[in-house]
Amino acid sequence: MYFYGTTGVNGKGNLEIGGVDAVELAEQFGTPLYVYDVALMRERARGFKKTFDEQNVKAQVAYASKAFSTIAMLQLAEEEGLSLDVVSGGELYTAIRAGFPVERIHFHGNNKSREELEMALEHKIGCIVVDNFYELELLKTICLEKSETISILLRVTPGIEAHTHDYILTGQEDSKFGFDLQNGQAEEALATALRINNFNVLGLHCHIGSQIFETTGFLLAAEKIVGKMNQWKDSLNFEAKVLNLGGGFGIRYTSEDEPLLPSQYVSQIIKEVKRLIQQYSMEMPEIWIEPGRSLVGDAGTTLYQIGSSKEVPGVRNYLAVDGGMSDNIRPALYQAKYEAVLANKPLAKSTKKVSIAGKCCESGDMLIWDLPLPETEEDDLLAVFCTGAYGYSMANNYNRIPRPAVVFVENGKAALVVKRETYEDLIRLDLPLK
Ligand SMILES: Cc1ncc(COP(=O)(O)O)c(C=O)c1O
Ligand SMILES: N[C@@H](CCCC[NH3+])C(=O)O
Repeated sequence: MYFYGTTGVNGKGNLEIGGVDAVELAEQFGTPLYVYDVALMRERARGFKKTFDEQNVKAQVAYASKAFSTIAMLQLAEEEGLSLDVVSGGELYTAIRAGFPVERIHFHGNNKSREELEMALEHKIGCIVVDNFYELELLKTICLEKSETISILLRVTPGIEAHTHDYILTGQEDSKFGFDLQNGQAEEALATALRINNFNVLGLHCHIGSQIFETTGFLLAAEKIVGKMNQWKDSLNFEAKVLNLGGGFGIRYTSEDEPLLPSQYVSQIIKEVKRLIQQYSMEMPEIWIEPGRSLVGDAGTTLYQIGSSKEVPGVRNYLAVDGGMSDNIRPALYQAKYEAVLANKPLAKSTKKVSIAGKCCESGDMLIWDLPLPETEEDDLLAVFCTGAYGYSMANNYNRIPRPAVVFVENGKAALVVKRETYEDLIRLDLPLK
């Protein structure tokens, strides 16, 4: 079994994360429970930042908070010197309430509302990543009304097909995001933005997709964008100060995945950007990146209590847990795969294959197909690894299932950072018929 970060097996033969016994965590905080290995999140953050620092490249590593946005998480990101990418008023609000330095917040999104843009201006955030012509006009109008100026990046779609699941591809030509780089829209948008005195145009942004294992896509995107930047130096008298290559760095969910280390992604990106700017005799721009999954994904483990089982002779054995698509919708949405062990006997030899079902009223509510496991008994706990990204953040209340609690573990200590929802929370916003 491959264990991540501080995860291992303790003297009692139980799974241990951050020096804390997983069985004790389940007893203390209940299940399902999201457990985060804080040391591993710090290690990942430092892995991205260190390479830029070592090579003296001006950079911002912005945590894409959509992967897991809570007050404690954003405070950890701030402690590690990260910047922050938010994509909605709600994510921005969480950042403000976490006390995140506003100048390091970047606001994304393909349909930001007037209220969201006003909120961003009011809080004087670092920059807005403008996605489309509608937003360019709306932001201009608001800036003029309020006599405000704002730094912006333009999001472009470079026409790169990254090798990943279709639903998490974003850099290809046929995408809802950004100004197309090839067909002249990006140039038109830039020319328009440069005419607006209230905008400080910092540079260009792209994001080619998610869960990407090679650097080729990032390097190609850099090549296409820097090539255009070179043209726009002459045609628009514009020199970009920032090249933002987005996030999407892959992580290891199962033995089928072979990601690079943060330092490997970063050093190859730096090398390529340096080569390009030398080729075009340009000034080195700041390089910004936006990792989400790769900062928090493999640091998260979900603990479940095992419940009912069903044997379909000759076909499959089902084993149900006390959560499911309500706390991890990724298997249903992307056929995502995970590995898991029994937290109270992680080293026991597997004797069978079982398929892990959730408790939602939906046949597609399956967490893992054909998982090798030892014999299971009542009170066994299942630990599903690598659930730290897009687990809690995409959790929902389908079937009115309360969302689980979140615990951070580090150096033998556990801290509750999100309380478990209660039934009362579920009806908090409901109003009676009369
Ligand atoms: C603009 C942008 N930046 C960053 C990310 C983070 O992606 P990931 O979590 O795959 O690193 C996303 C999500 O895919 C995104 O849309
Ligand atoms: N939510 C997705 C990825 C999309 C990220 C946002 N562009 C996932 O769970 O993998």
